Amino acid sequence: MNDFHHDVLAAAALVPATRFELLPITGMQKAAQQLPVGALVTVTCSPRHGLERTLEAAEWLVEAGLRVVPHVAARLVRDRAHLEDLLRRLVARGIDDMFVVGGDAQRPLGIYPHGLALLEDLKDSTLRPTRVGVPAYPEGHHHIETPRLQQDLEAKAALADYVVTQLCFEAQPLLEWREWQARLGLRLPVHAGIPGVIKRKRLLSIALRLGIGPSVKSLQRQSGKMRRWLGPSTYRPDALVEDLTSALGEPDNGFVGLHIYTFNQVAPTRAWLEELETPLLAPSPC
Ligand SMILES: NC(=O)C1=CN([C@@H]2O[C@H](COP(=O)(O)OP(=O)(O)OC[C@H]3O[C@@H](n4cnc5c(N)ncnc54)[C@H](O)[C@@H]3O)[C@@H](O)[C@H]2O)C=CC1
Ligand SMILES: Nc1nc(=O)c2c([nH]1)NC[C@@H]1CN(c3ccc(C(=O)N[C@@H](CCC(=O)O)C(=O)O)cc3)CN21
Repeated sequence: MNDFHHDVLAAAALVPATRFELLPITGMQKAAQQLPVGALVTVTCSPRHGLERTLEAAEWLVEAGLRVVPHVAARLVRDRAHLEDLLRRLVARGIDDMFVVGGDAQRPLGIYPHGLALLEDLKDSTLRPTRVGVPAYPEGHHHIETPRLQQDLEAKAALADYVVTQLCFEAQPLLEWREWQARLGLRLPVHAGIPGVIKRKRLLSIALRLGIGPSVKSLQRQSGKMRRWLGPSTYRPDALVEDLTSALGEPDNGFVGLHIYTFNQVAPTRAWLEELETPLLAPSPC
């Protein structure tokens, strides 16, 4: 078990409360323009579109006045020189936060088979961003065994600054996982990953494609025959956020904020946030 090297409150203060995840595909620019200047966005990285697409999108988003966190997939980075090159590129744009994922590529392109290997090289780099985030999976992962994920998370915790949870549709698994991690000694700030406002059909197909865990069943139930006629065709995370409320803003054993998977559907998500009583849209001091 790793001890954590961070003062929790100090680390939490560095992490803005609400993050918006964007996909670097058609529609991203329009989506970004629907956010307030200074909002924090993260940009995904897929084997299909490659690292370059993510970096170009990140650069465009900085120009558009947003605070940007690119996802860097370890399996798409060739070697140390490639890593240093991309870090230099981030420094040049004033990007000081990155999210390190293993990446869904079947085989690593180079020397980094998983996120941990990249984090280890980052540790020694003078170009390391101030903040580095890593993912976690409250409902497990469809290809990776839970003990392995846990072991890696514990090793990563000493090398990272914050954690973001995988897309989840129910509060209970998130809260239980958070409690479990706190008991195991996780001291990093954690962002709760939630879907934004999005067509239920699209959300369901993405969740099934990504192999998102048991809480997708609740989405399926809601998308069932009855709901098709009686319920809204658009998913809104109201119930989820309501159930998470008591844990939000709790750096020790709760969540420092939300990470909203927007799938580039920003306008309805923003409207929803503006209707909430809790000012989740306002960036926290950092
Ligand atoms: N593209 C993106 O923006 C995002 C992608 N993800 C995806 O979630 C998955 C996990 O990523 P990380 O948590 O960073 O994991 P990771 O790459 O750090 O791997 C965790 C552990 O699982 C093993 N592992 C990785 N892929 C595996 C596979 N397909 N089968 C069996 N074992 C495997 C690794 O060797 C390592 O020990 C990846 O597929 C990642 O791409 C998660 C969040 C965002
Ligand atoms: N395992 C895993 N891989 C990921 O890439 C990932 C996660 N989990 N969890 C959270 C988010 C969700 N991600 C997503 C979600 C949807 C698309 C997506 O719709 N991509 C398509 C558009 C639809 C299509 O034509 O297939 C694309 O063109 O990239 C991509 C990444 C990225 N993140």
